[in-house]
Amino acid sequence: MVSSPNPTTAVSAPGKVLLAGGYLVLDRAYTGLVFGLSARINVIAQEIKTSPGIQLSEIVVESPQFLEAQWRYGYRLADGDGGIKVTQLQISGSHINPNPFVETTLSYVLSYISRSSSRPRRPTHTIKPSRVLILADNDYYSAPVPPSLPSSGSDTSTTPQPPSRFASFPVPLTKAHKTGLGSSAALVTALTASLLAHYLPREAFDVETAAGKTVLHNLAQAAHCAAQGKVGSGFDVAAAVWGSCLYRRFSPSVLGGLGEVGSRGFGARLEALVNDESGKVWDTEIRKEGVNLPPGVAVRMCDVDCGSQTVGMVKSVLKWRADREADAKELWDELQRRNEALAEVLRGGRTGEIRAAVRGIRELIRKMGTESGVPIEPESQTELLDALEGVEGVYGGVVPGAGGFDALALLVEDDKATTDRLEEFLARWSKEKGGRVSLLAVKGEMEGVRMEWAQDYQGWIREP
Ligand SMILES: Nc1ncnc2c1ncn2[C@@H]1O[C@H](COP(=O)(O)OP(=O)(O)OP(=O)(O)O)[C@@H](O)[C@H]1O
Ligand SMILES: C[C@@](O)(CCOP(=O)(O)O)CC(=O)O
Repeated sequence: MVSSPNPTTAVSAPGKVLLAGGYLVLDRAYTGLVFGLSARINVIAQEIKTSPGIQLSEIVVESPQFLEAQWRYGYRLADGDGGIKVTQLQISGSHINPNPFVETTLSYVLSYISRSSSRPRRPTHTIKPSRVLILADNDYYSAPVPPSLPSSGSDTSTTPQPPSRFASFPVPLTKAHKTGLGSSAALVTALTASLLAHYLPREAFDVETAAGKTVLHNLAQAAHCAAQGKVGSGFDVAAAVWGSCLYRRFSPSVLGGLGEVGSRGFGARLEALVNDESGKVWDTEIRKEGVNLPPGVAVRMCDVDCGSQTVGMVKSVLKWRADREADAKELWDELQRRNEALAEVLRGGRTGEIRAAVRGIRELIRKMGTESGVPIEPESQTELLDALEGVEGVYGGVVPGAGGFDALALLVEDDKATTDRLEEFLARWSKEKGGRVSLLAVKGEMEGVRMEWAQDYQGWIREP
């Protein structure tokens, strides 16, 4: 029986920013300079105690910061070693409100657990029920509108409260405004780790070890790709597991033969893929030592709330690359050299060279954008990034990841005076240009997934 050797397990995984290597990192010939972020998704898994003789097959997942954010799932072993099929259950009186990232992750992780925990290895289905709580650090979503200030001094009922560690957003998750920090990858990774730690004994899974992180990465990457319905570069899941790193993607063919949950033999295929005992299936390369920041320098993020996002950017850039193979190769190769040079400057603590290195990268990103007809660094962002270089303490900044209108990543001096100057500058800029550009509290950090103390979430978790 898959009982819960660890009745309450708490895990957190960081968000991401791809500082350099957008588009290039989709191809294994190139790498991405990835930073993990201090904004984390926290997941706490707890056993549900049932009365003797009663057997429940139910997992309840909650995201109490949002409205209508409870999902209940039943689960059963599919015929022919098809893995664990998960079905969302209706909550009385409300409509079914799907969460594909949670649902797919549950079926992948439970399928893996049901095999790992049976000796001799054969699929079983005796996984005990559990309750899962998801708590996202505030920077993943644009701030909720603050409560209005009291009109007279006597009424204290509307006095603004100090910000909560986990803010409440008065909307369902589908209406929340994401800031692009990779919530789905951090969620899938933290959910996978918390369930593995909850159901498996420490000898079988320990997230603090290199082997544990590799298993977690392989399983979370497979689940995230299935939930997304596409195979991206996977840098976001890698950042959630390992934190800041130089990332070379896995070959997309790694996931090619897995098939769908429910298909005959899925359980055995998933287990073999995740455990990768030969070490030859996954060709992901992670270089933690490849990324560092000079002392006193921070990666900061700006949320540019202009409400527009260009769809199909990746498709258009890749089409241009396929059509203009030779030109694109020259550009990709030179950009890779400049991206590596920036990593080297940061690693070597050469703060005086950051600005030139960043400018060199931006020049080629703009070229990529102009030639492919995709607004990777749109003019409005060029104007803002150039102006930001005039703020004391700012070394430079880029449009991270796929680029576009909605975010900036900056390299800045890590002190309060620089933060104050930046906030003041961005407030003025927003007023003059219309729109809202804000500095997020989040910073780049090195550490990836980690176990947390359940007591730190007191007030949020229920007594078992
Ligand atoms: N707090 C949460 N609770 C439950 N599910 C969440 C939570 N945050 C994100 N998700 C899941 O992740 C999905 C958002 O994933 P999506 O890939 O669209 O955003 P993202 O990963 O934040 O984006 P980006 O890659 O641009 O940073 C949600 O629809 C939901 O399924
Ligand atoms: C364009 C791409 O290289 C980066 C996308 O990054 P982001 O989601 O914009 O942070 C796509 C990918 O790596 O999957």
